[in-house]
Amino acid sequence: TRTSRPQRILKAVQKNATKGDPESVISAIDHYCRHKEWAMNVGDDKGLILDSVLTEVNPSTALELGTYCGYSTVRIARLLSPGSKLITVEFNPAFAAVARQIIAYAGLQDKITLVEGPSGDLIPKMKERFGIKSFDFVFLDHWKDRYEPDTKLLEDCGLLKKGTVLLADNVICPGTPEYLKYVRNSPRYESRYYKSNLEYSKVEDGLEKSVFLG
Ligand SMILES: O=C(NC/C=C/[C@H]1O[C@@H](Sc2ccncc2)[C@H](O)[C@@H]1O)c1cc([N+](=O)[O-])cc(O)c1O
Ligand SMILES: [Mg+2]
Repeated sequence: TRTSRPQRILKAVQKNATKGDPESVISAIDHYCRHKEWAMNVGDDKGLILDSVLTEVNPSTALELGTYCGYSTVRIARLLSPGSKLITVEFNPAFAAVARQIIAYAGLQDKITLVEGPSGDLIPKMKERFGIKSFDFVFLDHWKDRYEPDTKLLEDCGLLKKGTVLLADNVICPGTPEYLKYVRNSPRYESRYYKSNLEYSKVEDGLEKSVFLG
């Protein structure tokens, strides 16, 4: 096929959503991915859990690892209070290019900084590049074998503080066994599993919420 799946998702947003209306962008992507072609967005079921955790935390500074098309980026940014910021890290330039257009279509570009490159290289540069002291909220949704090393890296770089909330997608499907073992056994985290289902499917999946205890 000539176009990529992210490009087809962007087209569906441009066709079916209203410019400047994040809710319509979210609905357009969910409708396309449920009825036309599956894509690895956190989706509407797990999205409701993401929304509720975000509303509870109300972060001033948030980090997302793994932008993909920007679905969860828009979901997170639409709930941020004025003046709050979301940094999202994406490795694949083609995905980043689509995400930038979807973020702009939702009108949320002022709240979001999309950084291109691998999380392992970018996390140690967060303080100096973006003047970040620490993150209040981190959404992990990138390569599943990067969740555990990147969490340790965030700790070592002093980017987590007492009360920082980590929310990890796909802890059941595809699964993040090393990460789960780490946050559930470490005395430095208080973890809880939110049971749900894989996006646009009946397969079980869920989110793990882990509070950093300092
Ligand atoms: O594989 C999954 N996600 C990997 C996501 C990866 C995303 O993050 C970067 S990688 C990167 C690397 C380093 N730093 C930043 C980004 C990729 O370019 C992609 O945009 C996945 C798979 C399923 N599934 O059912 O198969 C369901 C899901 O919800 C998933 O999230
Ligand atoms: Mg995911």
